[in-house]
Amino acid sequence: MGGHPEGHPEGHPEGLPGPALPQAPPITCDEPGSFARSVFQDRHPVLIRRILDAVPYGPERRRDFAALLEESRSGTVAGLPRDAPDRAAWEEWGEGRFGRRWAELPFLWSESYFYRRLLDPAGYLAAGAWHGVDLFAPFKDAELDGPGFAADLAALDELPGLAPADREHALLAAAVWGNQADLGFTMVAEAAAPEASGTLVADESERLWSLLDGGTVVVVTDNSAREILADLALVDDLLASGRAREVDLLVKPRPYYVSDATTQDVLSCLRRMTAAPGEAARTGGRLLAALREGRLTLTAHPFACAPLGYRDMPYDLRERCAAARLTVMKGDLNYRRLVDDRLWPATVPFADVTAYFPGPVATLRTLKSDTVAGLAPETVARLDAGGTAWRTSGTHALIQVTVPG
Ligand SMILES: O=P(O)(O)OC[C@H]1O[C@](O)(CO)[C@@H](O)[C@@H]1O
Repeated sequence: MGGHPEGHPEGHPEGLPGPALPQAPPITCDEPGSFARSVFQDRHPVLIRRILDAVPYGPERRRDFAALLEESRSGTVAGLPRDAPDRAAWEEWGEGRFGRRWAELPFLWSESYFYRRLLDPAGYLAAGAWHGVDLFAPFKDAELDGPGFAADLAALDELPGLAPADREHALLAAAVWGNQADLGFTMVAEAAAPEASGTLVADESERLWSLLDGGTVVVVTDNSAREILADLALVDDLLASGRAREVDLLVKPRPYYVSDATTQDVLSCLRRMTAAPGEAARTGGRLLAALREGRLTLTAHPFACAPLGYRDMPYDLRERCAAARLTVMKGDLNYRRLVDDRLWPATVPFADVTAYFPGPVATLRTLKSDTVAGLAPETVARLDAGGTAWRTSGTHALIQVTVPG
């Protein structure tokens, strides 16, 4: 597994191809009033309270959740339990970071490690009664049972009546805006449930479609329930139309960032689809057939839950993305990983920041954190003048594409 010491403000890890990165500081939680700080100080207490309300963990586990919260808000970073199955990987990914203040570390690293650490009080990895019990399942289930998911299933009935270009447009828009359905994001009331669709601050969808000419497509998924439903509907159309010969769906190997999709979550969604009437059932049936025939595959790679950017992808993933016609990155966290979660000037060319990527890559993201690249100067000026939290509120989205030279 790749890893690197304290970021790489410029240049790239030795031996990797691609031009040097321009300078930009990594985002940390040290800045008072920053979004990153509010995630640890405001969102995480709400998240842990909700977990403890939803799951009947005993007193010792509840104390351990509280201790983790305290440590991560004001303490220094402790290591993993001696017998943790992923201890060796984290020792490499976290080299030089244990024992330091959480707030001074790169936000991407500290937030990812926080989600890893949550698995310990939950007993998810250790042998015992709670082994393998998804601590976020109550939230994911509530979304699957909610009116929004039912409406999305019913909306699939509109698709067969649309002309192919309109259907593609509708499916791509659903996959972009489906990323608003992020349960971690809705942990604070003011960020909850932004309107169904807002503004695209960058739209390279024509370039994206031009790349889809029948090869293998890798889809790096984000959230379960409503977002994965939209993603699966898009994947079905890519396979059915011949725009993709094969699709490899990368999912998380374990519960992560509240609602991130695991294999189990994909299967739950497919089950809901096939149990529904109309087009939802037909789409679900085609996807199940594609899984059985190997045209659709699921991959749960450990690097999916690594605290590092995609610049540090291990060799096997790098090869997979290099061989694909297109890699589609879903959501905010994948975007942060793609651009290394730095405070770029928003107008820095997206192609420069992502030139290291081993093959064509597209990103479909609603903006829910500070980092962003590749925006036109007039767009940034207009957004900044608007006085809204456009970078973090989830009301704006983008579709960006890089084809490395
Ligand atoms: O589900 P998404 O789109 O990856 O969003 C997750 C985002 O939510 C946050 O965890 C904040 O709550 C961000 O730090 C993170 O990038």
